[in-house]
Amino acid sequence: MIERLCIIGVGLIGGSVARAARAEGLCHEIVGVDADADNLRKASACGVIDAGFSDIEQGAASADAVMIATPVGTFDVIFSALKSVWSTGAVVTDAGSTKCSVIESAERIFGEVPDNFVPGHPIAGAERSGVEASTVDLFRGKRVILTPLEDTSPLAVKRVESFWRSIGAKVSQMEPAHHDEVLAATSHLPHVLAFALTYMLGKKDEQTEIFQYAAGGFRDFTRIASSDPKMWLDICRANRREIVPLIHQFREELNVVAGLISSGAAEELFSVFADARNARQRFLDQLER
Ligand SMILES: NC(=O)c1ccc[n+]([C@@H]2O[C@H](COP(=O)([O-])OP(=O)(O)OC[C@H]3O[C@@H](n4cnc5c(N)ncnc54)[C@H](O)[C@@H]3O)[C@@H](O)[C@H]2O)c1
Ligand SMILES: O=C(O)C(=O)C[C@]1(C(=O)O)C=C[C@@H](O)C=C1
Repeated sequence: MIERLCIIGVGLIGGSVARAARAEGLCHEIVGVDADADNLRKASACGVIDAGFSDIEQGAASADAVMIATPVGTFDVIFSALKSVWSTGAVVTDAGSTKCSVIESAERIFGEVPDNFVPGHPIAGAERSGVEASTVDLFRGKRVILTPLEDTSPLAVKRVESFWRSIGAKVSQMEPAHHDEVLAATSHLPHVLAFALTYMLGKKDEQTEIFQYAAGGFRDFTRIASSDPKMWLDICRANRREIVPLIHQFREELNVVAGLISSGAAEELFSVFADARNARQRFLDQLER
């Protein structure tokens, strides 16, 4: 049982962690820290947290478990504030979408990554932000990847793993660099593409009102372009090493498809579309396992 869980960043992810932890009875007390006073007030008002703080030191003091759920570009600030109240008896974890940048940030601030910090990433979310978007079952049946280092305390890893399992997630472990490579392909690149396409069509729409005639296809493809620009700016900056080569690779693939379309190479084009459809089916089949 956790005595005092401190969630730093009570937004979509932090709020959902709090709701699920409460529903499963995992903590005696849940406190929240958030830079946005309005969001903090809402989190208290709807009972997601028992108490709210604008100050990290105050909120994290005497917590035996801490979850950092702020954009990855804030981690230097967060770790610096946590340093003065860091307790070796507590377990600290995070939900950041990139893992090498978070680990590098901990190294920068502490000199070396504290052995009671367990880097983590729930592979679940939405295009909405803030505590109002949080739900009790966001992580149920979803994956969580932990990227512990050689020196990370096995007991701390076990506690974080057991926490996520208790709220219904499937936990696995990965090397941080491998995590960033994999997520760049399946999460970061699709977001960049959705933003770029919507940006391009947004400019066209001003002249031709094309959005008036857009329906399910456009809506499905671009849902994630409604995501928080600040969060995605931070992710792109943190994982540029993996994202940029993928953008170049994608551009080459687009050139191939453009060539096939313009030359009327029906068989080859059909085969690209059929292979893509099969690949997506393999992804859907995996979701059911
Ligand atoms: N949205 C997703 O789908 C998703 C999925 C998995 C992981 N993540 C990661 O989880 C983290 C949180 O994402 P989210 O979607 O919950 O974002 P969110 O915007 O809903 O919540 C983040 C909260 O952090 C607060 N915050 C920002 N800077 C702060 C600071 N310096 N000190 C204190 N509070 C601060 C904001 O006010 C906000 O309430 C990010 O690192 C993100 O990359 C997001
Ligand atoms: O479902 C969504 O809207 C998401 O963007 C969730 C999503 C993703 O699948 O790309 C976004 C960022 C994360 O770090 C993990 C999950």
